[in-house]
Amino acid sequence: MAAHVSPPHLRLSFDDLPKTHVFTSRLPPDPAFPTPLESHNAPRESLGPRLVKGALFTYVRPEPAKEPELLAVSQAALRDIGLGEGAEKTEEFKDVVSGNKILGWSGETGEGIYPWAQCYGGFQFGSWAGQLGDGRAISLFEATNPITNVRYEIQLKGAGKTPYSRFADGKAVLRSSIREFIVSEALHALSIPTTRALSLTLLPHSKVQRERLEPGAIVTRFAESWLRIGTFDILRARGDRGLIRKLSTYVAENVFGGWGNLPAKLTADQNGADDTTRGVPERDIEGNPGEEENRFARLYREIVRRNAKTVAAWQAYAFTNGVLNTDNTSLYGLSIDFGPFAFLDNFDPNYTPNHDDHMLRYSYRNQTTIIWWNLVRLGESLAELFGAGSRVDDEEFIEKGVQENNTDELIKRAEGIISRAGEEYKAVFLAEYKRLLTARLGLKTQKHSDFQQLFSELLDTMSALELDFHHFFRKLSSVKLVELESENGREEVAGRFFHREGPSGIGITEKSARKRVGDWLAAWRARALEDWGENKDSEREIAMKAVNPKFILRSWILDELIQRVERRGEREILHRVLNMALHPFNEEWAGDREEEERFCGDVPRLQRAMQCSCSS
Ligand SMILES: Nc1ncnc2c1ncn2[C@@H]1O[C@H](COP(=O)(O)OP(=O)(O)OP(=O)(O)O)[C@@H](O)[C@H]1O
Repeated sequence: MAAHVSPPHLRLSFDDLPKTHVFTSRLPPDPAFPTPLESHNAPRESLGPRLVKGALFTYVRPEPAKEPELLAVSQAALRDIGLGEGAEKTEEFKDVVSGNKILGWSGETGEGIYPWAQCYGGFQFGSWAGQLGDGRAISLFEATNPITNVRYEIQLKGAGKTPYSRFADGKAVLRSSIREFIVSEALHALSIPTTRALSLTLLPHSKVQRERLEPGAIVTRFAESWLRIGTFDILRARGDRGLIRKLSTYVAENVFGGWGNLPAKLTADQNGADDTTRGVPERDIEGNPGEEENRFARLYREIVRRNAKTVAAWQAYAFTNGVLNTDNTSLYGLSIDFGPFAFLDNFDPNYTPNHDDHMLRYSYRNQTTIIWWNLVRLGESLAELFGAGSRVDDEEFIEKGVQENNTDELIKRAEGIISRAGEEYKAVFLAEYKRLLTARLGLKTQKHSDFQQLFSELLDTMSALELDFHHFFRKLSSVKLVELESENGREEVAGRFFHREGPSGIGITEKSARKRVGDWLAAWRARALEDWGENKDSEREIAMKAVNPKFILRSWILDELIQRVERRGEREILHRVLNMALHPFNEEWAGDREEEERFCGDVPRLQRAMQCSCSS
């Protein structure tokens, strides 16, 4: 068999990729270790937990790992970073992803790219938690894919203590690492913005104490940016105005590619959902007196818009993060930090995967509201900058900030910007949510009545009848419209959406359930006919199956996977599940057919809506 050769434009080694460290060269380092050499020459113990002020990161190297075992690599991730198939087979790759090799730095000259951990804070469950930071994550370098030109920050999670480890050990257990590794790639395959995972490495000599003694592991992950709302929170809590300005400028210029890429102020008749105009020159002030928006307002609105789209995708694919603290809310609008996350099984809006979230703060239903709550915290951090309006670049303002004689005006302007951003958040969320649900229902157009008659009614029905959310959409894809012509036909088809044991739910009988789903199918059929016309079932099925996954990375599958890898020493199963997660719309995967059907079939009754703790 011919060996698989990577296309020439993909590189076979990290060393061949264009690498940078823009983050560390643009933002201030921990004053205790201002250069890589000073950090490198310090005993590793001296890089332990403490408060780090006036800085956004500390240079810190990963702890060496003894006999690491590379368990899995995502080929999609490899490609997206700019590496070709086979790159993962080298010793260099294994050394880098296990933290044993620092690429691009010379210990002799002290020049080059040295690893770092970020400083951030956060509001956790609604309360200020103080300094957090990368307590077990260490970034290695930024690599730019030579074809797409997308730059990613490559990071290890579980590679040892940093100044931000607080009372913890800097490690990650295999269980949570498997979960993060696969879900990152699963979300990406569903086109949900997310941080990504390149590889999973087992540390056979690392035993980590959690609820029990567990094996340690490292996930090598990457993202366009690892900055979080919590990064601004800590600066605001410390009153560090200078750094807030510097970080904002960094985000606009180096994360979003320039001030000109940010959204222009909305006109009065725009509802905010349409893609806004961009390209406003950096120093331009937009809007009438009192409502002036400077470049920092545009930056805020960009972050708001990105997060609105991401939450919309979570809601449309029934994904729950489980711990939406501000340190887990990305400035780039990515899904980030995968602790007790889950995809819903049955549609239950009150579901939270987080065993410890008794108030349901982070339940599925609350995600949209909570992300807005987090974005208001960000608004408060940026308020002085966007509240200053046209004075934002005056020397006096830069030096002294708000003065008594202009406080009221500044606050009023800032409040107006946050409030309008809230409207924009709602509009962008709704537009994206409707777009996704419209596609999932196989419709080509949107009608005003769809929201109530199709979306809401479907979700209410699923919830009342305790139907499986994901199976509903996939199964709907292959329903033929002719099957739905008569009431009898519709009630017959309705049975396909029930669990094996039949419909459940308070006060529900088999008959009432069939009637309710049948009625919904009648409304859906009418809309599908309107959009497609007669005899277009096959085309509609193809379109629907391209957006309605057959495979969803459910909690029970992850549990089985973890058991088999950790307890039974299996390895191949990891590759099979990863492959399914990377190609969720396939009909089959050329793996173990029986296993595939089991993973895609009815969720075992006692394993639905599982929860897990935050321990990781
Ligand atoms: N075992 C650990 N050792 C050191 N710090 C930890 C550990 N577990 C969590 N932390 C830190 O506690 C804070 C909150 O933890 P959380 O579980 O939300 O994040 P995480 O999963 O470690 O990180 P990330 O958000 O980067 O995925 C973070 O600052 C994190 O770095």
